[in-house]
Amino acid sequence: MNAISLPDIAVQTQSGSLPLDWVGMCGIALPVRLDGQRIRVSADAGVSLDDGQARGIHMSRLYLALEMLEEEELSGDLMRRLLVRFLDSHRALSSRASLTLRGEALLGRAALVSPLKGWKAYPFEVHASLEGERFHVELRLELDYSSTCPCSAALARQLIQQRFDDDFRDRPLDHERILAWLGSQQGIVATPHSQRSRAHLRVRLEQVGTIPLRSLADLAEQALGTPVQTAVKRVDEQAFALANGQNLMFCEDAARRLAGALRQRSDVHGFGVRVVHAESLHAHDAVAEYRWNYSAE
Ligand SMILES: Nc1nc2c(ncn2[C@@H]2O[C@H](COP(=O)(O)OP(=O)(O)OP(=O)(O)O)[C@@H](O)[C@H]2O)c(=O)[nH]1
Repeated sequence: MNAISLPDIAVQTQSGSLPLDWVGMCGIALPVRLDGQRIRVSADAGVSLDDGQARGIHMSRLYLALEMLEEEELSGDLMRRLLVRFLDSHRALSSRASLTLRGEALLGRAALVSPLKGWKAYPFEVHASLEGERFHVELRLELDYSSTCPCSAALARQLIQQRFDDDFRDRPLDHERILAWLGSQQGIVATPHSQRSRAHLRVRLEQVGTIPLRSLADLAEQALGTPVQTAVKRVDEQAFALANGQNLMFCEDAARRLAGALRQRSDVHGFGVRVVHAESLHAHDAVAEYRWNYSAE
């Protein structure tokens, strides 16, 4: 068969000159290794097109370079080498490269009391960019927790006090009767509202080591105190009720706790926190944000 030369449109020049900020591919399905697991991610990979007369970039070169991610544990160093390869394959065309990986990590979580365990999914995004010597890695992570409204808890306690006053004002305080009253719905007349809440963390990483997804999730859940559970028996549910009762929080409290915990980490040089309490009192959410050394892109 005769060799036929295939037309290569990308190397054509175009009339006029207009550089482009970013050109690449979005939504590429890929396996990566993260926290020892093989995870399916969706990747956005691209470069700037600085040469305003060049018709296009070479998509296939970016795509093929992504195979570097398959076997090695995901790290800042690996992403940096990959972005260097993006730029090496686009000499004279591009000066900036970026890669975003989106996926869901599964982490095993033990029950509060019983010997059971289960899995929790943590949506994450790792974003890396390179321009000259400027290399940035950012980890974005979402996690769910329970928050009980402190105001609602105080109002509920007041109703219980009032009911106690009504029921026992003219009676002798009998231990058995009070014990039964405390265990009844007529006694404990009100409960505070609580909600499933979500923390969105955006963390700029200092080092180029492995991506600290697990340790960040652990830190955030510890700071929040009442992460949502996996396997739950009644004994676990009771422990969860106690944990919530001792961990009342507004969205402002949750944002401050996360901020305090993240400020302690030496591998974090900037972060943004957004917490969303999907209120059961309202049809709208209560939201708080905090940024440290971080400007949202
Ligand atoms: N630049 C560009 N390429 C596109 C686009 N949509 C599809 N492609 C295709 O991506 C394919 C790969 O492009 P290249 O990397 O230039 O392929 P190639 O010329 O065989 O590879 P090299 O020899 O390394 O340049 C081509 O077949 C393009 O048609 C687009 O919007 N822009």
